[in-house]
Amino acid sequence: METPLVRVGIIGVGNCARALLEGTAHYRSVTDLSAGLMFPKVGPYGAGALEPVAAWDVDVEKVGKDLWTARAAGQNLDVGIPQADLLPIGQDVRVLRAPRLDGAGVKYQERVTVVDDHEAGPAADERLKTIEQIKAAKVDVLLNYLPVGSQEATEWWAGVALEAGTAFVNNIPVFIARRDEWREKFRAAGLPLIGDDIKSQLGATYLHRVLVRAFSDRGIGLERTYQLNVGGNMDFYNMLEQDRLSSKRESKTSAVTDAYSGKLNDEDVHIGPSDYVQFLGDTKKAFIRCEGKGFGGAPIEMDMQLTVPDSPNSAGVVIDAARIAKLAMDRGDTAVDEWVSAWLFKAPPRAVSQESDQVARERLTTWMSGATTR
Ligand SMILES: O=P(O)(O)OC[C@H]1O[C@@H](O)[C@H](O)[C@@H](O)[C@@H]1O
Repeated sequence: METPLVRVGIIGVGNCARALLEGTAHYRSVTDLSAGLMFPKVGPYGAGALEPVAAWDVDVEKVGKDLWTARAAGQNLDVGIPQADLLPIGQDVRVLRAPRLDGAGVKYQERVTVVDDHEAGPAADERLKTIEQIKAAKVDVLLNYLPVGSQEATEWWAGVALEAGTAFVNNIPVFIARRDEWREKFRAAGLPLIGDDIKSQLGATYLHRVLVRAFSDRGIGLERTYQLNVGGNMDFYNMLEQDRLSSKRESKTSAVTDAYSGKLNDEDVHIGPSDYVQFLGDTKKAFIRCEGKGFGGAPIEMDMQLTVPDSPNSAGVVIDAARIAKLAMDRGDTAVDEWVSAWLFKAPPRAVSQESDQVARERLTTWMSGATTR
């Protein structure tokens, strides 16, 4: 019997895309299909189900190369997935030139040479050409991995996804899935829209939400909290450009404050990317502090430090988002995308972002088990 696949198009072949490709190759070669995964199976789709069929970038080191080669090109780093037993995937996919828009920031261009787009032609032609590329490759799900702060480019790609008839998974911190107008358009087209901004598998945001909820649940008044993040990949380098960060800060901060049932003053919450430390490579470190008052007003303090491989920690989430998007299309039932977004992303639609992660997970697994028992 043929293994069912989810045909994905990758917008931005950076470290997160690398981790997703290598992780998929890993799960295609091992027999233990439970380690490192939240859902070994999503409907009929196993952990090796993602099939890259199209990819776009603007880096001269990547455009024109086959996807497997491009995943390790340019500024991409070793993301910590053992290479020995990996069978290459995406070798027959050539990385296409993406339109430039606002994807490449100042910091990005200090490190990356952007392809010359003198052949690009008028914007309307570019759009049509891209829609044709997506249709020709029979993409089911488009995965947005543009650099932080790419508002215009993300909106462009979301519009293209709608016209080409694919699901859209917005992994980056600009608001699309959170916005009613976009959700309505995707809902009307019967396509899943999932996002915004990856909540890593065991990442800073997930843990911080669990911690502040523990304060709420156990009756401890949270008075002040911070989350400082450092890392050494291109994402952290791009984030040195402060004016690309406003939606990122909003996304990260609301993910945590929405999980706390009490009131927190703005000046008592500090959450965001904090610095670039080159030698950390793809390792990310998060420092989380919560201060509060317990029984009888007695003080409680908590300091936590987390060290994780940044890109695989995001790929472990995207592998689920993409498979669930495809299952929702198979079933013609895209209403689940809000719960997927709440469980897997930092900035889901407001209506669900104040629900606990456990509620979101339960809603999602109930929906998924309905799908698998059909
Ligand atoms: O660990 P978190 O809070 O879930 O964040 C995951 C990732 O989210 C992205 O928005 C950031 O740009 C990354 O730096 C970060 O690692």
